[in-house]
Amino acid sequence: MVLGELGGSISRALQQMSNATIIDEKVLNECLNEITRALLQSDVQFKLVRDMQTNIKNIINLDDLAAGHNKRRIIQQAIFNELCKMLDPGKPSFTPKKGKPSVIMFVGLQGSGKTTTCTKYAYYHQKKGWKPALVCADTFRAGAFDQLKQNATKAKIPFYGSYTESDPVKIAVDGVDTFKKDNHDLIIVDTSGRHKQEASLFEEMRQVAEATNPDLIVFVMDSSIGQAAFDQAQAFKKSVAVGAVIITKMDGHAKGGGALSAVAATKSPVIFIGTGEHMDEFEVFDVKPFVSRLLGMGDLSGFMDKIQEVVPMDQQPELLQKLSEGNFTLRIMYEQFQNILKMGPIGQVFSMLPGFSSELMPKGQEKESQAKIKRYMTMMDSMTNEELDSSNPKLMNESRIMRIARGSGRQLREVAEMLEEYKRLAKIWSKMKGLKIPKKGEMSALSRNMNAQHMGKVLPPQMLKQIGGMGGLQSLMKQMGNMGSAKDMMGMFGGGDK
Ligand SMILES: Nc1nc2c(ncn2[C@@H]2O[C@H](COP(=O)(O)OP(=O)(O)OP(=O)(O)O)[C@@H](O)[C@H]2O)c(=O)[nH]1
Repeated sequence: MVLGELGGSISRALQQMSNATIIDEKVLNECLNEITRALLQSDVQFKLVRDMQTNIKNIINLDDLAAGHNKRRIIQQAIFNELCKMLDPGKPSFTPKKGKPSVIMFVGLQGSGKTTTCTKYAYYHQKKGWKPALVCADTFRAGAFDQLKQNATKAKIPFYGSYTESDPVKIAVDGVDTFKKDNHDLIIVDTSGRHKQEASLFEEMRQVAEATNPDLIVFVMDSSIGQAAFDQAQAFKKSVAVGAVIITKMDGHAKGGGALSAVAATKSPVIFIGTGEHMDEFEVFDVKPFVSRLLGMGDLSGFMDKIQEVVPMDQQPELLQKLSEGNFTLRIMYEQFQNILKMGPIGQVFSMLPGFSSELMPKGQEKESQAKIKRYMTMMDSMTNEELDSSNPKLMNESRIMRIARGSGRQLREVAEMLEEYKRLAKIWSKMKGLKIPKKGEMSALSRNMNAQHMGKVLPPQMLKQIGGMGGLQSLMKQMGNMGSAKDMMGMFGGGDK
């Protein structure tokens, strides 16, 4: 069962339970059985699921829940807590520090996505101002070095490897030494993967670990491996000191349950997930937002981050304010559509909200989705200000719909479809009501950071270097804090934001 379906099944089980007039032992058991089935189908290990069920039953004492208590919420919260507990081993992984050399070794089975993930990890940190470097200690698979070289070159990340040396330990040690001398602060060692858990693979891995003494060993696991996840992760943990997990291929037909199992087996947190083949399809993994999404509760923290990334900065405070008021008007929808068309990746933003992207922008149908959005916008162009600014769906009566259809040269049913879409989105956005928005001062500090990040991307590299890199740019902008907007500053630097 893929992740989205798992979330759907769990939400449905909870919904069915709350539809029952009285929530008694039998109803609760049915609900838990349904959730158990869904988790098992998502490849969460049997023992973990059973333990979770027992824990929840121990926590929830239905007799103690006086009438008037929202039982569904209490049960949902208990499930949420248990799933978070499964994914949170209780201690964070080693966190490398910028400017201080750290060696990170990647291990995993062949084809798990290790080499790709090494580059993604390096690229992610490089964008944040680190000086990463890649070492290819995979001498087993012909072509592994070429693959790493190609990825690294594309991302402009220094790499080390050899076509002639056959001893992975020697390559790893030489590579790490070279990059330490060159003051790289993140030295990433890619190791060999094999078809299955062979003794020789583990022995080689142990030797590389012993010789390079990594600060962190990351276990890379393909999310689609199914029930084997637990045993596989445990086998790696037994051989080397795995300290963190990265789950790959969470796009497509990912079975998210493996992630839960891998954490339990390695007692290490998932730190990132891979969501595609491209370099930037890589996300920091946070337990609570992940579980929220799984339970269909929406991921507010992730949503806020994405808003900051994607929505133009000058529109952020206003958008957040509107969100917190719970008023989703057609004009907001129009403005967000404009952002979608301008910025592209908004599908990611909206996927933070349950049910949003899959319906409006199904994966793989981006072109069709864009055309649909453009069509919706043409129809909205024929609306009056009153219509655009109202959040009352009843305002849109038949004669207004007919007028909009005529004005935009579209069919009545198309206008109706657009309004349905609006209603659906409005319902989801209404969940944002009461959202805590950053205070004014906090927002401008946030904006300064955003400005620096944004400007870091658009400034010519030479100029950025002269200012002292991202750090220098940030402090410069802090000093200039009150001078004006990003646009004014761009003007000063001779650049422009269109
Ligand atoms: N869809 C998707 N594909 C991925 C992801 N990560 C890696 N891949 C693909 O998975 C395949 C295997 O990835 P590699 O990086 O070569 O795997 P590896 O574990 O290094 O393999 P060995 O070096 O043989 O051990 C490649 O086609 C990658 O593009 C991901 O997050 N999503």
